[in-house]
Amino acid sequence: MKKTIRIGTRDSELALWQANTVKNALEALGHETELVPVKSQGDLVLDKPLYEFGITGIFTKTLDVAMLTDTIDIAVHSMKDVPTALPKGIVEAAVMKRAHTQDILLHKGTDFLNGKGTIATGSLRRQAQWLNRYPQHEVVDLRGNVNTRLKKLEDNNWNGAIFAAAGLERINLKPETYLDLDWMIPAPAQGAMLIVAKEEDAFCRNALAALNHEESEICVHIEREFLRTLEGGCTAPIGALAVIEENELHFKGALFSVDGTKKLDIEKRINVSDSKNFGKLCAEEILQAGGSELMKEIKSKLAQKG
Ligand SMILES: NCc1[nH]cc(CCC(=O)O)c1CC(=O)O
Repeated sequence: MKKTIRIGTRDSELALWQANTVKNALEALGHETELVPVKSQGDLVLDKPLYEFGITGIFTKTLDVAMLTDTIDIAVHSMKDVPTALPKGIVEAAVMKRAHTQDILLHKGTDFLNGKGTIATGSLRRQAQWLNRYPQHEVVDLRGNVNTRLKKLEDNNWNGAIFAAAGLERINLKPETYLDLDWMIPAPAQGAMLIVAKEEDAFCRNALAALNHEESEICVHIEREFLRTLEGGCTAPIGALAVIEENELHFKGALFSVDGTKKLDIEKRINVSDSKNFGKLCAEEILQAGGSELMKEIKSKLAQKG
């Protein structure tokens, strides 16, 4: 049976690039497709830090609803924006081959690094890690899609702002000069795209299975399992990165206090074939090493703000 696969996407330039990549890949396999751009809550509200919503999934919810009400068949997401628990009836259908995982700093000169400075980011994870490394600096909030954030950086006298390299590369906006933040642990699943489908939709799930990149899938699953085990549904400053080299999986993960003064991290290598549950095991080590306490502290701190 032939059917047109309706691809739901947010309508930012980055989201459209990602959805078009999936569209092209499906068409290359002989499928008929149609793009359906949908506005998400996360894109509409620009005046509040994201964590103040107190919910996860602000970017994905609208598309989940569109899928469950049968306006679209599948949805393409930046995987790091997708909550670790999907709504009932929606499943992960494919993880695309991952792009760059790193965060980078766009700046107007780097002299400030050794003195005072102001950095903009809307991410608690980036804020905490920046302050952990540069306690003398100030971090201000920066919201909006990538294009909006670039414009705000231009219009304000901040020293710099932090972006995912993958996001800028995809829309051809990575400038010539930037600072590679190789010490900063990325968000779980940063640089990866996830395609979701309805659990019952065998046709789409089948079509999408051909797009899955297994190595990327193994890595992001371990990172998200680390996140899920630590967070318990709250947006805490958590970073995780798994990389496969030969048959070895190299994992780095960390939990920070919001102000960056506390850091609990872990770094381990394991054979890929033994890596089942590895994200959970690493998270449990962090929880036992003071992570449970720190998570309580973070939750009460965020509850005060919200
Ligand atoms: N939070 C927004 C978001 N979601 C995905 C990306 C970029 C692509 C990716 O990291 O996978 C970005 C922009 C950024 O973090 O700078």
